[in-house]
Amino acid sequence: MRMLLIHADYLEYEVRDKALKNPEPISDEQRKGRLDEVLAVFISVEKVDEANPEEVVGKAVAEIEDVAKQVKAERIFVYPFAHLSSELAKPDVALEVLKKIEEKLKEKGYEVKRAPFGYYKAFKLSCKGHPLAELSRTIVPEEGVSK
Ligand SMILES: NCC(=O)N[C@H]1[C@@H](O)[C@H](n2cnc3c(N)ncnc32)O[C@@H]1CO
Repeated sequence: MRMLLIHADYLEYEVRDKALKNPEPISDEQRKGRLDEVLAVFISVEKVDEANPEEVVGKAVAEIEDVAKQVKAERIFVYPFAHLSSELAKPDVALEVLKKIEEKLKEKGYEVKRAPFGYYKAFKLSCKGHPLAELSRTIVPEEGVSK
């Protein structure tokens, strides 16, 4: 899994066209979204993650929470983003991983939004520009590490 984490004044998106034949079903309300004072997490779920999705969910949540605490962010935007890797996981696995990350972050008390999966989306992002405002993380399940 590849993550790009941006501490931002805001992130807002608007759904445009389908990017998959069967994108995630969404309500009219989900066609637009915005969070202010947010840690935006752009995530590419990778093929290697299919070996142990539960493990990568746990590791991703730990990494996201670590950064959120460092930048003092209480809101998190989970954003599916298929452009951080050339070895993408299958959509059904990726969606489940992203939903679990959202769920676990909510359980930890964060205000969380997740952008819809399987669509092209217009988005606006205002990066804060401080030294920890732009970070990336790579996560693999143990089995994914070359021996
Ligand atoms: N910017 C627009 C976009 O990325 N759209 C992507 C994601 O929303 C989602 N998607 C599909 N596979 C994955 C994956 N492995 N990881 C994350 N998202 C995925 O499906 C769209 C087409 O790839």
